[in-house]
Amino acid sequence: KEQLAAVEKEIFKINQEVQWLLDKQKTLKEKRNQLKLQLEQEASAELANIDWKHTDHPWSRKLELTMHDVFKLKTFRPLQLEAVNATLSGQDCILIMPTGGGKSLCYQLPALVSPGITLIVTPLVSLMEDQLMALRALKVSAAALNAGCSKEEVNKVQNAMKDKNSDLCLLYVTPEKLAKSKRFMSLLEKVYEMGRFTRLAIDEVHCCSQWGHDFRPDYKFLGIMKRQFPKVPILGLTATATAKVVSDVQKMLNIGGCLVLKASYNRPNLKYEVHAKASSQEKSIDQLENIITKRFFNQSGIIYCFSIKEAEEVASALSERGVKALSYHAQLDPKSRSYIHQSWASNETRVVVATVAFGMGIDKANVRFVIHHSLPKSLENYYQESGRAGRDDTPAYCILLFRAADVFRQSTMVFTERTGLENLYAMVAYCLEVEGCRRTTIAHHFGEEWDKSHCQHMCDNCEMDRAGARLELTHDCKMLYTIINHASEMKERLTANKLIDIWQRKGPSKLRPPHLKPTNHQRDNCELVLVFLLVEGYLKEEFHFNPFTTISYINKGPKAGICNNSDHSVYFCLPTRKRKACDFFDEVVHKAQKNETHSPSSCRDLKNEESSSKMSKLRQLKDNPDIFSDKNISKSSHVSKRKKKNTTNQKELKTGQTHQVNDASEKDKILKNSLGNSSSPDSSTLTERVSLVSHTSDRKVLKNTV
Ligand SMILES: Nc1ncnc2c1ncn2[C@@H]1O[C@H](COP(=O)(O)OP(=O)(O)OP(=O)(O)O)[C@@H](O)[C@H]1O
Repeated sequence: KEQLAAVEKEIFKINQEVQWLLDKQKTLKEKRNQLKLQLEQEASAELANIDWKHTDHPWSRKLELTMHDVFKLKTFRPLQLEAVNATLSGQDCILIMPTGGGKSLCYQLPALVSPGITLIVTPLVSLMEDQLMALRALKVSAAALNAGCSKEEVNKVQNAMKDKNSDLCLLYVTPEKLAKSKRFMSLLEKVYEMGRFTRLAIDEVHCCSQWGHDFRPDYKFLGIMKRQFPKVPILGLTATATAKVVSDVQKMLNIGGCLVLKASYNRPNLKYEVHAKASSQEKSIDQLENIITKRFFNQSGIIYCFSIKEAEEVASALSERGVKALSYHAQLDPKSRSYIHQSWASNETRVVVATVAFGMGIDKANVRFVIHHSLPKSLENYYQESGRAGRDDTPAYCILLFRAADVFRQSTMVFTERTGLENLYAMVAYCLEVEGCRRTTIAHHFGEEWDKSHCQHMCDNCEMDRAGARLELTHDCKMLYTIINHASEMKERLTANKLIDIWQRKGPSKLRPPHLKPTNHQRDNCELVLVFLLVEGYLKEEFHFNPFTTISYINKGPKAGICNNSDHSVYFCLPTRKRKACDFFDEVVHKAQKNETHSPSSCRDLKNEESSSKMSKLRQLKDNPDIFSDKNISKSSHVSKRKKKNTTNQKELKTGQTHQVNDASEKDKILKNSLGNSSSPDSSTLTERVSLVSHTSDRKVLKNTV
């Protein structure tokens, strides 16, 4: 027994030592990965320090000629020359450039300048076809291999790949083609041995990463390309990738430490706005009609919807109201798709009401507005979809209609993705932002430093001198926990709707905790508060399946513990009154559309003109509806009403009566607008807060104006 005890003791000691060593090994492994990453980042940074813009390379002269003669372009856009020189130098490179920035030229031009074949991996066949059409119009020899190709076409392309005398220089394939066709891979090896496999371009390269918003399993296969074809430089292209995604892509493609060229995410000609979406589909279509007919009369645009059904309903409702709109989605046959595409491209159809299936490869220059009728699943998606507006560099609008209920439609779809909920909540946080610059939110999301002053009033929050009301939610949060605990005791799960019902003392009485006072918040604000608490981690969604659908239930979130600390408070910034500081943008768009001499050709002109006329425009102070107040929505886009209001305000200014919200009753009105008819003790504190915030901001407006 003694011996056994001694052995046990020794084993215990060894186990402890093993555990200690395992912990140490884990720490060291983490450190090793960190150091590797750091080295790679330093290598990337060193490469980025090289001046890639030189024009004295052996290929520079041919490059210039090809650009002028074949592509009929005069100058490079930012980072194009850098990317072209880097890939022609044999450098692996990831190029991050906004939608419409001109990424295609960065592999098309080198393909014509150097011998051999550039292989382009593209996720969609329609994208390939668009590019092939454009290249053939320029008399460039290009081909595609996809499931739709006939045997003869495949043979012809494969022979051309091996033929030294063939002028085929660009070959488009889907990732599936590489991953699934051993025959094609063996052909590529032959072409490589012949020295004719010159470059690999990977479009939408963020699809390689599981951290990205659009992971495609077949992109994983591309990891072997560097190993199989070490001398072939890789050029990865994307419009959106966070630092984490870039690093993951480098790892996946075995090009760690490669050159990363990143253009600014800022599209200065795009104006970002978030509006409250009306509560019913019919009202939200009124809203769309209002925006399209009053603000974008006869202009071209896209409306993005959540589902095929929604896209079809919205398109037909708009058509009934006289807007030339067609719906576009993945279930349409290729003929219908092509018809819609062409009809829209020729401005016959004004609005395409689409699901996310519409967009990749769309190269229409004069898209003046992109409206999201439903919440996109991530900021990456939003940036990409809204970025289809204003490719001609003249002003265009990106408008998002937000309603908290839409969050749950998306969350039940994306929760299975690795970072689905995280990405969705970042999108929701963008919508909930009432004071901060929207450009700043986008830039920070993509890891870009951004000075809010560069926004130049090109987002609704910067444009308005908006004061948010800081609403303390600590008590509300605890009330919600009480409801959730009570339901849990009754073995019930609560959806967001049910939770709000009980919070408002509606719904089945057995689920209402005794002594629970109903909330004073209006339904819309309850939804907003709930979504805010989700985004902040005070609540969380849990997903369960039934035979027909997935249901999101609300539970206490990871921050539930700290909420009970007496010194912890939860604040939410609700929008109160906002004032439009300058309406110049609307005017410029309107004039550009009418081809008046005043129309700026670029956003730079816009900024210059803006500053010169700022003083006069600032005098046009006007009230603007709360973004989260449905009642005011139709007013917001009603030009004549706004003009009327304008005149009144100008009159007020002349007579020295500024429209300053410094009167307690007015503030109470604002507060009630935002929160419902509140008479709880909490609301008085809130009134004080609103008054403080509004007062400061009004003084700011007044100062500017004077
Ligand atoms: N240097 C340039 N000068 C003028 N126009 C250019 C230049 N480079 C590209 N373009 C034009 O810009 C438009 C957008 O280019 P392209 O389709 O390559 O953008 P992209 O970055 O690939 O966009 P997306 O991410 O939407 O695919 C095209 O019409 C193209 O002809």
